Amino acid sequence: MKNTHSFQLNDRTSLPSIGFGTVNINGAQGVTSVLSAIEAGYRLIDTSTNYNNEGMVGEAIRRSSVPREELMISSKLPGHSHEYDKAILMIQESLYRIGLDYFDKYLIHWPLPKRGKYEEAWQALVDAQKFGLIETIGVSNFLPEHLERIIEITGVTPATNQIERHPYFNNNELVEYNKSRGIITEAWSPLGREINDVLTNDTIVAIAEKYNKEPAQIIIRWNLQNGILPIVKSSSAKHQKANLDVFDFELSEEDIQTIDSLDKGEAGRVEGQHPNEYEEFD
Ligand SMILES: NC(=O)C1=CN([C@@H]2O[C@H](COP(=O)(O)OP(=O)(O)OC[C@H]3O[C@@H](n4cnc5c(N)ncnc54)[C@H](OP(=O)(O)O)[C@@H]3O)[C@@H](O)[C@H]2O)C=CC1
Ligand SMILES: O=C(O)C(=O)[C@@H](O)[C@H](O)C(=O)CO
Repeated sequence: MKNTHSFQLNDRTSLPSIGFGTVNINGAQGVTSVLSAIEAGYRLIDTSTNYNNEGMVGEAIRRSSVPREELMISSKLPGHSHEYDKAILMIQESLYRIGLDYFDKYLIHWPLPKRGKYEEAWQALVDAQKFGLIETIGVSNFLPEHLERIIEITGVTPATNQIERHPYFNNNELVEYNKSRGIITEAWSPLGREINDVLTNDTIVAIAEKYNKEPAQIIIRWNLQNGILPIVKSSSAKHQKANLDVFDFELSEEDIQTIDSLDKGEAGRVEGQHPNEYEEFD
């Protein structure tokens, strides 16, 4: 099934409703994985300077038979380049590494408020968009206080905010805040990132059996029906296909609420990933 549904953004562009995540997918094997993802129907590819795989993503784009303009390529600015001049250079370097002349989307990876430079980084993204280096600009792991600050300073609202969200940490308050600002939420680690057991959780498995679907498909559908764009990773061609095959069923409101009830609050968050605490190593 092709990833044909889409999300309308506040800057008048749109995004496919499911993105392909690439953390820890690198090198020649990574090219094979990204190629099979494109073959399966993914059109939004999520990478980051921090993943050290922009070159691999670029190689997959060049080898793919899908035209570049049909793909939406998204990368992220690392913390050591939050200063304005460094951010502009980093975006240019990212483009050289990936071998493209523009990004469809580019995000500030983390606000890193202790460094106190994310406002400059946002101004750089705003200007890089004007220079034609980036089509859509957004952020990742931003809390309301960070969003309010950059919107106040630049007058420009990010199109997307990519945040942690899976059944054990549904982040619903931040999702609602994003909605109130017209920002599309992207969910990272929607399937629990290999370190929590959401895919084998009894409640999720029971709902999956009821719809004759896989647990991963239930979680992806839970995101879509909440207006959230999941960024899903899989190195397996079988899983990649299954994760797009989610447009032939609908979860009931009751099942959505049941999945919401699995939330563990702060205890469910992936350890060490609170946006005010998380630090990057330079
Ligand atoms: N902005 C940020 O700060 C962050 C962004 N991200 C982005 O989000 C993406 C997704 O998050 P990620 O942490 O990678 O983890 P996910 O939540 O996407 O989980 C990936 C795991 O789920 C497995 N899986 C995928 N599909 C299925 C399926 N149908 N059935 C069973 N198992 C399945 C994969 O195994 P297999 O390979 O065998 O299919 C893999 O082990 C990242 O790759 C990255 O692009 C992630 C973290 C932080
Ligand atoms: O994967 C990402 O995009 C992240 O920013 C982090 O989750 C990062 O992977 C991490 O947790 C490193 O310890």
